[in-house]
Amino acid sequence: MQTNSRRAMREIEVEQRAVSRIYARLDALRAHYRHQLAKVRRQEATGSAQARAERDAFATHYEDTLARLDNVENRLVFGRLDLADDTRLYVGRMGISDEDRKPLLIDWRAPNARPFYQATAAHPGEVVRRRHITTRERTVVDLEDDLLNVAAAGPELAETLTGEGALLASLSQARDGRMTDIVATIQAEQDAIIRDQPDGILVVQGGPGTGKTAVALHRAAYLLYAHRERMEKRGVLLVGPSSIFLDYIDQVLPSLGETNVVATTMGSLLPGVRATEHDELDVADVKGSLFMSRLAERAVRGLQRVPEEDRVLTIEGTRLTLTRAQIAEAMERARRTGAPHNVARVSFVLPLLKQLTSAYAKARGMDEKEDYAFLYEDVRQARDVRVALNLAWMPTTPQGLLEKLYANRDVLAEYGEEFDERERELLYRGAGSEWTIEDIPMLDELAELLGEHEGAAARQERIAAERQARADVEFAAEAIEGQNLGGGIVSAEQLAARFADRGPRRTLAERARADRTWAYGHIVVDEAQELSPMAWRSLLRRCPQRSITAVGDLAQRSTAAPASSWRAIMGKAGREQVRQAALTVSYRTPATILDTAMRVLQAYAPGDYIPVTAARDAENSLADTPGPWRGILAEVVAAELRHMGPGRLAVITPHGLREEAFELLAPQLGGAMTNPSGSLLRSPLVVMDPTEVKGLEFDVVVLVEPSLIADDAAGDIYVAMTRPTRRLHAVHTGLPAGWYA
Ligand SMILES: Nc1ncnc2c1ncn2[C@@H]1O[C@H](COP(=O)(O)OP(=O)(O)OP(=O)(O)O)[C@@H](O)[C@H]1O
Repeated sequence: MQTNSRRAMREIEVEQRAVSRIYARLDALRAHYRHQLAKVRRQEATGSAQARAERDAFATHYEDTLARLDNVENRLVFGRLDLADDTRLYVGRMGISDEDRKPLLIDWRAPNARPFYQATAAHPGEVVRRRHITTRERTVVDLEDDLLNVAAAGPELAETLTGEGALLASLSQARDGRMTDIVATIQAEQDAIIRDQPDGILVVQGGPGTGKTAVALHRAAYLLYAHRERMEKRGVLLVGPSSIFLDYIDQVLPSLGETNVVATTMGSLLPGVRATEHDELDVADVKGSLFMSRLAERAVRGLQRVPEEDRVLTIEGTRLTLTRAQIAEAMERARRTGAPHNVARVSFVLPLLKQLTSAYAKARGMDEKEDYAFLYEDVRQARDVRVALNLAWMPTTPQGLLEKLYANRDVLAEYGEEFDERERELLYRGAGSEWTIEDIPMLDELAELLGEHEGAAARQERIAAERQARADVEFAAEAIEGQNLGGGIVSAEQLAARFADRGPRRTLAERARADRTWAYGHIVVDEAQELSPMAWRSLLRRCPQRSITAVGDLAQRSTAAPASSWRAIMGKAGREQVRQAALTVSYRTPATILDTAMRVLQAYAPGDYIPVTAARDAENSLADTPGPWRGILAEVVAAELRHMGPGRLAVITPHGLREEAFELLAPQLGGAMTNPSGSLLRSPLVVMDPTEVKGLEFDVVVLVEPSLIADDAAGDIYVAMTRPTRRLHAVHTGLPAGWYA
């Protein structure tokens, strides 16, 4: 024992020296970039516009690099690999080399770091030993070795195994309301998904707590590293279930040194519209169906109408006839351009204005050629002309069109022939209602069919901006040549993007977010089981290259009946090349709770689910207090808070009872509900319903009337029961079926 711990101390000293050397190099790199930045900033603010743009571009590049170097401070080094040929590799958050370019630390995403996650005793490859290094600030506090090839390692090494498993240690930590990265303890089945090739659609099915979110985020970081050229130019889109969830995960990617990720919810996917509320399940079902895209097509087509009769127009007192044939012909030609409705309108309007100008000149006995501009303006501005052209080809916005469509039962019936009367009634809503999250894919569909509703001035501006952007890229390519900036540090497009931000500087993520037509390099979707076929269409549109990772759990779907297969709920995406993978070990929920949750799920929605095994169990993890919840909730919560120690507790109620539960707990526990940072997640106590807790986790969960939740949706009770990392306590007048074995 004595020798053992002395040896362990010696090993810790060895690692401390290695770790300190790496931090020293990190400090030196920081100092170097800080110096470069200061130098660039000192340069004269005069010179040509191009010289200034160039200087700004370098400054931004140095700032980005410095931010990356600052972000990796914590747990910079977490592993060591000893290989059979005596090579020793340190694995960490980023690659760092010494002055002679000799690697000191390899990035966890680099190919030679892979054995750190994949090697096993059965398949050790070249690995003799894998060492987990735990640091606090810059001090090594613990080591843990996996000896994968004992014969090669020699007998004395077997004595250096130390400490509790790094994984179990990290799993049993109290939660602070922020997800952290798992780079130090990624498991082999997770690693295989993280490093999978980028192309096509990868769907990952995994039970609660199997690390789907963690894997999705690490995959985004991996792709940005391994395919930087492609991903950095186009960025990565991350779609999560709610803004609370995005808040929960927002530290993970920056801590992995990645910032070119646009995180959003379906409700915020479309620039300029923000929806936060869901529709009821039956309404959501209709709005998510692919028939909505037909409805959209017909509604847009309905804006293009040949009138019943020829139209007589008065222009400055002169009467002219615009015939149905003229309109029909112009319409046909405009449609043939294939452009979206608002854009094609120009092709419809211009020839008609020309024809009318000729007729107008003739009627007034004027010389068409000589007075064309003046005559044309008369025609273009005439009220009758504007009305006639608009009636035939009405420009509009997605919001304007959808509002009219939903508010008119006759129009719904005319365009929505695939829907029955009940379904059309579910779509009907009065004008002026708020948009829901389920409306977003339809608005997006309409935006695609309608195109920009831009005036002539805006169009000129856009064309000029596009021309400027092309010139910027050319110039940036030259600058890179001239400054010898190549080597993958910065691409012409990146540099050009920085020149282009002549106003306040905007990052790639900000520009992508504001642009509906942005094509991303990769899309990551979390809680993908909630996406409707219409929502999938919106996502596919944003990734024409088809590089998508979707993670989710069919069993956690918020519907009465869980879906039978991924393909069945993915609409058009399901008919494309879809690769499937599974995660089967839950790292969150203790075995006792997980088994109970699975039994309840089977009782309410019997099915053939992929089994999930818990990585650990916790003592005393399941409790229940019978009785009317209003009388006992406050007391139960108070007792649980007392026992919990540091950590976070969630009260999860059926949807309709949340407000009441909140009111009820507020007077006694008001202090605990607020917190200085103002973030809901940092609060030690929250009250939420099952849809709000999707993807989140808490140390303790107090569940109010679980059978009411289960009656609503089997997926919801499964979600609610699997949130705790330590303890689940039900307050009830009757437990749901299956609770006890
Ligand atoms: N390899 C790992 N090492 C350490 N912790 C892990 C690992 N994998 C997952 N975890 C932890 O397990 C918990 C659950 O992970 P995560 O939220 O990613 O699961 P999930 O599958 O998305 O869950 P849900 O289905 O409930 O949304 C998190 O606290 C995460 O940090």
